[in-house]
Amino acid sequence: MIKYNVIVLAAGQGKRMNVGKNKQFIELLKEPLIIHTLKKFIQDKWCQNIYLVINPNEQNQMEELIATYQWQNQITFVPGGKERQESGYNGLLAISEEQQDMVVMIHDGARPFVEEAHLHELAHAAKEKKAALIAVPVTDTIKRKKGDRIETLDRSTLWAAQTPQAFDYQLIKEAHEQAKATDYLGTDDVSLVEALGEPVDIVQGTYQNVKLTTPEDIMRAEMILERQEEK
Ligand SMILES: Nc1ccn([C@@H]2O[C@H](COP(=O)(O)OP(=O)(O)OP(=O)(O)O)[C@@H](O)[C@H]2O)c(=O)n1
Ligand SMILES: C[C@](O)(CO)[C@H](O)COP(=O)(O)O
Repeated sequence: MIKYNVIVLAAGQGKRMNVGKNKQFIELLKEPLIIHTLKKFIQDKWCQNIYLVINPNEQNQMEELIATYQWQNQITFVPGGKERQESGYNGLLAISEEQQDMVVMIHDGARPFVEEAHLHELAHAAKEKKAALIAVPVTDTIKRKKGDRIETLDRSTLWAAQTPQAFDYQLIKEAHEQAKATDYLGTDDVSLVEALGEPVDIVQGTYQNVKLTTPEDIMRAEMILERQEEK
């Protein structure tokens, strides 16, 4: 067993979802999205602590929700920042020194379908290689546009990045600090390790581990949940 801590990012606004509230509170088959995501880690014996990064204006709402599941002892609330990257860094700073020897995962609160087997594979990869992510091979033919010409990229080398992404604590903290110092804003956390010139391992996940980003994703997510509940 590889023990790990997880930072779950839930402090965004969900602008692309366009439902007038943070998408973490959208109900999927009667339970909020963030609850579906947290369950994956609450149920995993390898997961030691959950750091839930939230918008401070939503703290009461989030605390009340978590209290109904009686998970208060397993979850530490952390205030989020303006950008996803800042929220991740705040999560890292909330991890006490005694906990820093453990692998740390960073996960989108809006990705509720990660599988336990992949969490374990990822924890092993991060322990061994210091940085790893779950990703899937790209299935589309990808073009790069350069002026009035386009080129076709070699699909066999392309991966779609997902979360969780998992790290040695000191490495990801250093990567965030360098990104801050150089004003680099990435769309994920492994890109900050890439910028340090360090290697990153890929654990192949599933196409089902989607992030709910736009309204079309809600119906797809409910279909996945229904299928899982039938099993
Ligand atoms: N300042 C931010 C921005 C994002 N997130 C979290 O990072 C995850 C992935 O980001 P994204 O899908 O972009 O979520 P939002 O920022 O909420 O969506 P949008 O970009 O459409 O506003 C989400 O779980 C979101 O809550 C965060 O914790 N803090
Ligand atoms: C971290 C991430 O979920 C990996 O796919 C993603 O990069 C988040 O940002 P996005 O702007 O929604 O792609």
